[in-house]
Amino acid sequence: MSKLKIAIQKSGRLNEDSLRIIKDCGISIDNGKDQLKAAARNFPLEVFYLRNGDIPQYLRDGVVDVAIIGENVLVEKGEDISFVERLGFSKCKVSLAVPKGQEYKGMEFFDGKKIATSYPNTVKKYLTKRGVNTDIHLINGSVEIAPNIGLADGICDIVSSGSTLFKNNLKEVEVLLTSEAVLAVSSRISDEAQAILNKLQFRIKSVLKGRNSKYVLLNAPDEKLDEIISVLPGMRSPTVLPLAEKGWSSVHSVISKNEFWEIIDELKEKGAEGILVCPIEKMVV
Ligand SMILES: Nc1ncnc2c1ncn2[C@@H]1O[C@H](COP(=O)(O)OP(=O)(O)OP(=O)(O)O)[C@@H](O)[C@H]1O
Ligand SMILES: O=P(O)(O)OC[C@H]1O[C@H](OP(=O)(O)OP(=O)(O)O)[C@H](O)[C@@H]1O
Ligand SMILES: [Mg+2]
Repeated sequence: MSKLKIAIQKSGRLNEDSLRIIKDCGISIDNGKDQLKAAARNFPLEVFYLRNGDIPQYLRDGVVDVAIIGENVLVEKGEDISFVERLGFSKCKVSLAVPKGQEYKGMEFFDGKKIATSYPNTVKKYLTKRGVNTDIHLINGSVEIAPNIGLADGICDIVSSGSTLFKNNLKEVEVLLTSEAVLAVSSRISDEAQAILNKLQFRIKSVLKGRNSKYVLLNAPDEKLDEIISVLPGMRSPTVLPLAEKGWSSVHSVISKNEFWEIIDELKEKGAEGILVCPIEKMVV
């Protein structure tokens, strides 16, 4: 029987969340520390543990069918590779930064200047498109230190909380792109592997929808029910069940994480009591 070959980062920021999403899809894999390849026990999936930066080429060559990888790496090294799902973790930006004390009025600042980065293609494409010529200095790590040691005038690197920029006395001046982990697919994927991917994707979608929603249970006096129900979305509509105590009902609904606190505040205002909020493991719609 054929298997879907998936690449995930061997170690680093994407590794844990990638393994978790596979596990949350109900797929068990042996995660031996130094293994480079592992098979799933209950799904036709083979996991390859690889370096992030190598993954685009493996996808291109069809050595793996799919991969969990940062969108930023695809922009840098795999513009020809498409992805089918945004996975909601490892959210970050790729940005240009300069020393805090520098006056920055616009991109022309970088004309004729030196930029240190691990993302040469991304920087070059962004600045050339805007008519700015720069000297790119490629370094693979600790990029933020470059201006302080006189290696470059500015840097381009990943920014998330901004604390690395802050610690190195730099300020973000241009956001080149925003990124998160995605499920990328090889253009050489076989029909059999594609059929398995469809099943995996269906599971991933259910997991992601579950992660983005909360199950809410509350008690409401019957005379307030209509008002309370009007603020609750629910998958189709809220469930209403009578409580043992006369004149009261229990209302169950699903709320998106984004609007969660606003809806909870409104529910309390409208007379809801005993509000319980539970995580949703999977949401199949
Ligand atoms: N500070 C951060 N916050 C959020 N996401 C990040 C952050 N730093 C990196 N990422 C995301 O995680 C991915 C992996 O980063 P990480 O630093 O673990 O690996 P790497 O050094 O780029 O790759 P390799 O696997 O080749 O060592 C990045 O490509 C980016 O998408
Ligand atoms: O805005 P922040 O939250 O500070 O995150 C940004 C930092 O995170 C990443 O480095 P990482 O910790 O992965 O180290 P690395 O350079 O060794 O990959 C990235 O290269 C930045 O330096
Ligand atoms: Mg890193």
